[in-house]
Amino acid sequence: MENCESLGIELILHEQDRPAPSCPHGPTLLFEKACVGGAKGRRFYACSACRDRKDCNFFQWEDEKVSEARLLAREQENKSKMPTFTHKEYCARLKKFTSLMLHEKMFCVECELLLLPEERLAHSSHRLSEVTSVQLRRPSALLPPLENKKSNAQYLFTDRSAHFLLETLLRLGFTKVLCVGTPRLHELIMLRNFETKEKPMKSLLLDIDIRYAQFYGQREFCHYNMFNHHLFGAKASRDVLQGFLCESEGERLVMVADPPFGGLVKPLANSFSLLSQAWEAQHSNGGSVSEMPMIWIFPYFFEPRIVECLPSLKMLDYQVDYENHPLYKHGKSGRKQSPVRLFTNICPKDLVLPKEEGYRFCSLCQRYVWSLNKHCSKCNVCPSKDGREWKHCSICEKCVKPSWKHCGSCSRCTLPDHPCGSKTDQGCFNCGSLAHKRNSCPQRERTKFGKKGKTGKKMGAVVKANAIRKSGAERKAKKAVPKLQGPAVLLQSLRMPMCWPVMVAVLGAVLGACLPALAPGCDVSRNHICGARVQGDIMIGLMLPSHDSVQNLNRTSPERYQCSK
Ligand SMILES: C[S@@+](CC[C@H](N)C(=O)[O-])C[C@H]1O[C@@H](n2cnc3c(N)ncnc32)[C@H](O)[C@@H]1O
Ligand SMILES: [Zn+2]
Ligand SMILES: [Zn+2]
Ligand SMILES: [Zn+2]
Ligand SMILES: [Zn+2]
Ligand SMILES: [Zn+2]
Ligand SMILES: [Zn+2]
Repeated sequence: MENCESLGIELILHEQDRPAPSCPHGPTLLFEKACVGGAKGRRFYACSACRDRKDCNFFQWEDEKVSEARLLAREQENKSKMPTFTHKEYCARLKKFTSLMLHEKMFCVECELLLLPEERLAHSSHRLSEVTSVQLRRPSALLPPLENKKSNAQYLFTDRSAHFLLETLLRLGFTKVLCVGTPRLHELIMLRNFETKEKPMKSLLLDIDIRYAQFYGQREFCHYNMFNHHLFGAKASRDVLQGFLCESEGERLVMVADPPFGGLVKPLANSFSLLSQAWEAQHSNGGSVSEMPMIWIFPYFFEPRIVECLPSLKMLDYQVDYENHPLYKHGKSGRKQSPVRLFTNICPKDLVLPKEEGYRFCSLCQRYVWSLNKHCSKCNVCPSKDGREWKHCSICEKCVKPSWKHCGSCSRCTLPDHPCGSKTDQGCFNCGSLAHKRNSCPQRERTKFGKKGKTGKKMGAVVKANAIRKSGAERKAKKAVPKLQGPAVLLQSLRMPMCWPVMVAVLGAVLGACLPALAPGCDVSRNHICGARVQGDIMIGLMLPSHDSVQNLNRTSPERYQCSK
């Protein structure tokens, strides 16, 4: 352990021999310091949902002996963080609330609570607003979006994206939607059921935002953490979810998930895989069972990681945009386009993207693509990922971003102002061997979630290694960063990727934009930790103030967010 040259932190799944300790957000996740060459680092538990110590500071070494007193204190702390009301109580309140006269229906803006008449006095110094029955059906418009940029910033779909999703699901014949972190889609489905005479669509919202429990019944909302697949409502919630996953005659279910963008791919993939397995368990009747249809909404530069974890998912060109995000907009040009895409196991040719918005069908790729995504006859794909028109390099024999140029010294396409001649692209990032690349490293186990193999063990559930050699430039830059010690450094490195939104927000404030921005041209953000490497999901290495200070670390690898400037 002493000799571990740490390369970052990685998440360990399915390897624990005892249950993980819990924080107020349910079972914690187990992480391990990754060392050069795959040596074992010390493992520790940390919160699955919060990336800011201020929100949840849970930390425990895996091998730590925890005193009775600390366990008791932890239990009390977890209890004290429980919601004021149970979902059952919220439902009883909603029943009373709906029977009130219009002028009695009040919402406390400060407490974000639907008030009963007897509670008015206690909130008399708070800002109250009347709630119409229309507003009661549109909680996402009544509740201010959560703004904790590190944990659960709520970016709500524009009408364009929400309606596209709903209409697509209807066209595909789905009758039940499991809405994971998609309150606005859930709301739209419920509104459609109320407003039209069409056959109703069933919808169940799973979200960590307990405020929604005030508006929905127990069969419509479950308090859920998608990073550890934890249902807060215990058995009653499990029964609701189990029942929802069961399709009766003529019913077809689909899951639509829109996790917070800073979230780790691996635990999300694990939760979605577990949901799919629960769905499959309801449908296996001896024959072959297909996977649960799903749409996972996430930025395009996570594609390699998502596909590594869930190989059946394909990325579509559709650009998802958000009402309360000034930069995640559709139809703008260049870097202003939204980087958020749909990843799905539904056959891409069945997902018709709107022609009037500039999408077209590529008969060679058998999928709908964005207008600037031109088919390359040499690669035989429509290659663009970021919405810009890519160009073919006949030396690299692949299509590359428009801003890249082929460099003879480096024998690859890269940015014109790259550190020419650096040998960072050679060899394996896991073990350091020059004989192979990381993908074929014998020391590396793969991340893949799926059905149980013959042995009963989940296929590739344990993901190890992905350890990465550091380049000289990174080592040098790291020296400039002050060293943290112990748990602080572990939590710090664990949270690094999630710090981007905050860093970007600071920049955004300066630029007059207050929300995080991921510019498609630059795969991470305008002010991302440029050049830092990502081990699996975890950003490792160094923190650099901005893009412009590091122009030399744009070499691509599956672990590194590409930055094309
Ligand atoms: C990017 S927003 C997506 C909202 C969606 N675009 C919509 O309009 O319906 C992320 C959603 O995930 C929820 N969320 C954040 N962290 C979560 C967690 N750990 N478990 C479950 N839901 C979470 C948030 O409350 C929010 O509703
Ligand atoms: Zn926590
Ligand atoms: Zn109040
Ligand atoms: Zn094509
Ligand atoms: Zn090409
Ligand atoms: Zn080239
Ligand atoms: Zn070069």
